[in-house]
Amino acid sequence: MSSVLQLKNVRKAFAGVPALAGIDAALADNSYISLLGPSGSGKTTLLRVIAGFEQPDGGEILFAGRRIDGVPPHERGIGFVFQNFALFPHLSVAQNIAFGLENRAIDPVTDGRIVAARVRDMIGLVGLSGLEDRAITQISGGQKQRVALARTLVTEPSMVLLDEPLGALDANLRTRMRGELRTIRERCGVTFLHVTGSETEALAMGDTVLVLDRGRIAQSADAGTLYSRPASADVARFLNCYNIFPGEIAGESFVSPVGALALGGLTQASGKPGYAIRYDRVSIRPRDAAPAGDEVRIEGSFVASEYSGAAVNSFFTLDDGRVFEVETHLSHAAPEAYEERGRYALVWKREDALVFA
Ligand SMILES: Nc1ncnc2c1ncn2[C@@H]1O[C@H](COP(=O)(O)OP(=O)(O)OP(=O)(O)O)[C@@H](O)[C@H]1O
Repeated sequence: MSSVLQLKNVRKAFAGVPALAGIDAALADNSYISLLGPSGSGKTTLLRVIAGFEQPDGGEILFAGRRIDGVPPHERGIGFVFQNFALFPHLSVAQNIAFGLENRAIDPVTDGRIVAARVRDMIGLVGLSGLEDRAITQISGGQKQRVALARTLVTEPSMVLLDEPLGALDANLRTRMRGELRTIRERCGVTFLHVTGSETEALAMGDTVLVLDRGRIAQSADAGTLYSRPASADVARFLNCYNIFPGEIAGESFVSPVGALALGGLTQASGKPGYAIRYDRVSIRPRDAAPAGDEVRIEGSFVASEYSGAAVNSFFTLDDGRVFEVETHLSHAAPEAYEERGRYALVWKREDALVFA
């Protein structure tokens, strides 16, 4: 697959503090890419550098094979959708969308009939038919999001940057708009680079997920690979579905604050030792149940359970005070009631753990 955007060792510091510490990435043409990272990891800075609102200190940015660092934002052919939508409140839905086309830097469209036809098509594409003449103040948050997207897409960019595009919407609408955004993107064949701090959003939406950590790409992978094979303990932590232990490998065990955990699965080099076990790989058993030979067992005190749809998440405190989480899918087992502060065995297969060295 060819790439629409290439970043080569892109760097940016603010007052000597690096926000982007050498970014290398190639973004595939016609794809949905999520950019995930904790607060302060450099997501917005990277988007602003790609858009041209911020100049990098070094490195190269190639868009459709052409160097664009130094090219003004409006001449890059890259669209930007802001979290707060940035719509014109005094213009109607159709006028907001037309604005983008009539005022684009390259090849603005001045023929009213062509503008009207393109706006009509775009309104259909984003599902706003019937609302053309509404004022921006008279539409919902989700509809504003669609207008913002349509206003960008009508200019026919080869790529659209979206900074937390669902951040201003409530939880239900957020989930619904995920599917909408993917469908709209597929229909127009443009690459979307979507910044989010939500691991569920990043995994649900991206064909590829780029994980940013302290100004560096920590991993670039499809959602399935990222979920089952995070490249480091830090990436596993951002995914919010792994229990992580610090410590180090000694012989056949990983020595952690809760004891020696027998090794048996994959050990990956990552530069920083860690031991990770996914929430849904752990079984909760009575304290006196003996583990099988290929299992790892620790003990914890039950704190609480939380239902989330078809799964139950149970929380335990371990002997060093850390919280340990277990996810049980209700399709696998009937929900069990655990005794508050009761001691339980928490057991998993050795080979299910990811060990980082
Ligand atoms: N204009 C600026 N001046 C000084 N420091 C900045 C500026 N913009 C960003 N930074 C710093 O650069 C780092 C990366 O910031 P950035 O906004 O890119 O992170 P982010 O991943 O988008 O975070 P969030 O999810 O909280 O929006 C942070 O340490 C931030 O404080």
